[in-house]
Amino acid sequence: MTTQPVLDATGVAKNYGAVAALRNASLSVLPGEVHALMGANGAGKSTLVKILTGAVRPSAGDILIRGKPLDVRSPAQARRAGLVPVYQEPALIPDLDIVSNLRLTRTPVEPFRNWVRELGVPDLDLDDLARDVPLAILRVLDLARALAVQPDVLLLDEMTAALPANLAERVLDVVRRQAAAGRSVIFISHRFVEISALCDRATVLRDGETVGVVDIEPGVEEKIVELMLGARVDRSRPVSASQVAARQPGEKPRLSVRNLSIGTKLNDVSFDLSNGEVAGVVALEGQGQDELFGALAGSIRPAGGTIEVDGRAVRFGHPADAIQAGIAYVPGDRAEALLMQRSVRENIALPFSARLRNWGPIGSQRERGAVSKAIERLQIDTRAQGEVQRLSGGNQQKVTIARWVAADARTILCFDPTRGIDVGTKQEIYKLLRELAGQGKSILFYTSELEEVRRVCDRAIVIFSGRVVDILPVEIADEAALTRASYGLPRGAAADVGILADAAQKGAGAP
Ligand SMILES: Nc1ncnc2c1ncn2[C@@H]1O[C@H](COP(=O)(O)OP(=O)(O)OP(=O)(O)O)[C@@H](O)[C@H]1O
Repeated sequence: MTTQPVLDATGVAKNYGAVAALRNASLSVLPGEVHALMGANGAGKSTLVKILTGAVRPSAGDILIRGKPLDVRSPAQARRAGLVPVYQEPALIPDLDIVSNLRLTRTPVEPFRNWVRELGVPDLDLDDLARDVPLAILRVLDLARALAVQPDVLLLDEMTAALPANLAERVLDVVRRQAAAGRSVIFISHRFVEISALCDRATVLRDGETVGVVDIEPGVEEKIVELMLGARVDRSRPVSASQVAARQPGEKPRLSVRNLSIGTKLNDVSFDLSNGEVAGVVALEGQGQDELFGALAGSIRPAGGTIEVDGRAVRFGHPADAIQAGIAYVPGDRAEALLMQRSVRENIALPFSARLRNWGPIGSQRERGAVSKAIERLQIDTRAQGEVQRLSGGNQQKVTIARWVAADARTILCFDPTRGIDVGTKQEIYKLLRELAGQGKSILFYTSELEEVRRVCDRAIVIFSGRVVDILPVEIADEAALTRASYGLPRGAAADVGILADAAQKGAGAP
């Protein structure tokens, strides 16, 4: 006897004017299954999730829930049918406190609180405004809110993308337990390690169409990449990090940070960043990395310490000061970085306009050329380029990176730049960062995906509890070493205590 799918969608299509976000998508999910939904940026994954959960009306298609047709007209209706999403962007209303946000969606408070604790956030204050909560924690709150109503099918759209290793692990554990209890989870992620550790099957979308359904077993990754990228296969050549060219005698570091302190968040942080270097910053959630990047980008004023650029002390009172010193910032939260109602081109050209005020006009032909080159280089899907808010999440992320590539900044601060980027484009971004370093630019690169350190960086600066606890050369910066260091353990220490050993092993990619 075959088991009846809990959800069975066929022939789903969605047009936005001339843009076909989905053309012919199907998805069938069994009870107790963790089912991956995969596809390159812009393939239509988020659109399908929004249709299944009543946020977007499809142009065509049939949806069966436990064998019965359902015309999903609203989020409330989807919820009654047992389908509950966590969307790619935080869903809490920023100007409301958390408890009011819960009331709005009639979420039971106690189960929510229990899930928040379970997910690794022990000290949440429900009276905090959502806007004051860091992005990673907001994602956890969105998940807790969904779990609190006990969904039959939980739809997670890049739930782990903004999460550091410790929180991501908790999410994976919770998903496993949902499945063990007979509930189903649809799991969107660009991280193969998670897919192979968690999922039973994967449905692959390409250009709005389901192009395959595969069982997750060893070696299936290649097949999935082929299905995802189709003719676009730019075989994922690993990019190996090269060492920084030796500093010329007398050459000052591009950026020199000494004894930087910010309240209780950052303490006595010192490091140099050379010309032509990519330095990785590795940290678990909330260890001071946000504050470090904020200070270097001119949005947070440090309480103590110094920052030097090319040997000259600087004090940034405003992000424009950092930009003027040649420091560009790619924030992890793209909503913060982008003018959502403006076009792709305007968003990429933004730093040029900022320069206009300071240094006089810039030839618009040069500007147009630089913008076009950045669009091409980052393979930005420009079908909906009139307004950035209509791009898929991954393509929005690419716009933030393209902006600083086009502006030709000498130092780039990247905060989790590959969040939500598909495997093919990730390779392109790694190559690009190495090329920029080859041209003498310096890059500070925070990543929540530890394997990226080996692919891109020359060194890893590990921060724990607001302090730099280790600086590892790339040769020894494997995932286990980075995980150990980011828990504050000394180099070479045997990670033999319960969760740490476990975390280190999982960080190394073991299931
Ligand atoms: N409101 C809209 N108006 C116009 N086009 C849209 C709109 N929303 C989505 N699209 C387009 O639909 C396509 C699919 O987008 P979708 O967000 O579903 O992709 P995705 O697979 O989730 O991508 P990613 O991995 O980048 O999140 C994209 O080309 C996008 O530009």
